[in-house]
Amino acid sequence: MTKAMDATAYQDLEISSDQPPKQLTLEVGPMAPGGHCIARHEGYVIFVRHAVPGETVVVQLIQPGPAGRYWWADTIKVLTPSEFRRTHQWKLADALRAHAAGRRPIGEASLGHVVLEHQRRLKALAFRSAMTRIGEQSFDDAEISVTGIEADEPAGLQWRTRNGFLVSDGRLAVPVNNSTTPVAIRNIPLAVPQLDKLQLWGLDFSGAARVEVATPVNGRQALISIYPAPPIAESDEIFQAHVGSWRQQVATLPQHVSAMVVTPSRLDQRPEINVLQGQNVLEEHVACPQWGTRTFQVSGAGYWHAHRDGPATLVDAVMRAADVQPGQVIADLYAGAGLYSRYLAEATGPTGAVLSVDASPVASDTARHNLQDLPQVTVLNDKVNRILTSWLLIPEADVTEGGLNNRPVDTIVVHPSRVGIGKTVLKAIDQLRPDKIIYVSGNPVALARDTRVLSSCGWSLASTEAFDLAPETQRLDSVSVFRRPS
Ligand SMILES: C[S@@+](CC[C@H](N)C(=O)[O-])C[C@H]1O[C@@H](n2cnc3c(N)ncnc32)[C@H](O)[C@@H]1O
Repeated sequence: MTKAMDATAYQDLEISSDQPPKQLTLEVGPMAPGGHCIARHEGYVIFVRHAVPGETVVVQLIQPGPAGRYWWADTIKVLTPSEFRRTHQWKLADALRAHAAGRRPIGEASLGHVVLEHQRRLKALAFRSAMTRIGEQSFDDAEISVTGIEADEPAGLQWRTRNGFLVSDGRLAVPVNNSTTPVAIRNIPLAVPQLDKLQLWGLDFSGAARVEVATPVNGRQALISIYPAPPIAESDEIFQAHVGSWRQQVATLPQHVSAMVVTPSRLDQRPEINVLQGQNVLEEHVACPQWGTRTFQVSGAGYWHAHRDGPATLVDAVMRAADVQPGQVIADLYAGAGLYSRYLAEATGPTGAVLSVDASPVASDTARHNLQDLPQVTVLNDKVNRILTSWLLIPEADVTEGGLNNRPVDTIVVHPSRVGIGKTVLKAIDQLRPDKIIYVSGNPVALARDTRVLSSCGWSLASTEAFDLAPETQRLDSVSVFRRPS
């Protein structure tokens, strides 16, 4: 049995908050969905980073988890290496080299020490474990495999078109693992080469809390979004002074690079945007061999996929799962810029209907732009729970008035953020009685929690496809189909 770790438990490990971290030799077990291997020491659970299941490693305890029930630890030495271990491709993220140099690794590329094929095996096992333990599903060994993107072989680098940074002494930085301490960097091996070409590393972003850089692989466009640190946004005079200095910095970049300052707001509010150079939107081309190539306008302040081939991969999986018939009514919930809505609407045709729902005003603005030529689409800007409540209360009303024109919804596509959907919204989806639910997920644990709720409402998991759209990291994307028993 695993003991709960309280203050006395720390004494058992011979450490306390005012003692230096202790080193332990551990044999590590399976990998959890977060990318840490699970190990045990005298009944306590230790989540070990940068190990491979089956290895014996020396770890350094880093910090206790919430309520002190477990510990986080970094691998600092490998005593019996796995056959699947390789030298980490990103020195700053390599726990072994970091600790040898007397520093902590950055929190990126947590699986960079594992060969790519085995990363995918470990992700499949972690997915299955979450869906079994939390989702209460049962799987055969063969049922879950993770499909990678061919262009990522064999290194798993240069795929990320969306990169976020902290700022340290004005320079772009990333946080140390399990911490907010920033470390300035001069390249991101996971990023598409377009990022490095911008050479942003020498620019001064002083006054920014974070900076996000979007570098689509098609065309030469790039968009830098600067989020001011809270004290700066509070005083107009200081804010304007910083806007002036950021404008001078980005003026040194080529004209095809856009830049803007975004004052953060709640998801359902429109953020204040000051364009410094160029524009506040980008174009992304999505090329699906079976479903066609389409162009999407994407806001720098709205969601878009990080992997350059993520949109095409997920559209293909959603379209195969949806098997749309002309005239069907489809709800695309958490629809962002309307990526799935576009392909679903083309398939259902003018006699069908697609309801494209997102809470973010900037996402809905771009969705309206991207879907303007498809009269069968209605873009609805509100939280999913409010939209569903309205559909259930006044189904007879027009779609623009909060209803469904009395038409039943055939298929519901959901793609929530990493927190998942939750019971209230899932129960409302269930009450709409669609034939199937297609669930796109970037977080197996949240998917597993939601799967358990859907099962309790009588839905069964018909199929799951898993995709490695974030090599070198613990992240796993999946598309699952739920059906109501007939
Ligand atoms: C993971 S993104 C998916 C976007 C889109 N399906 C795509 O593939 O490009 C999740 C989206 O959910 C939206 N969102 C988050 N919480 C929401 C809520 N409660 N109601 C409606 N939309 C929400 C976000 O604005 C974001 O656009």
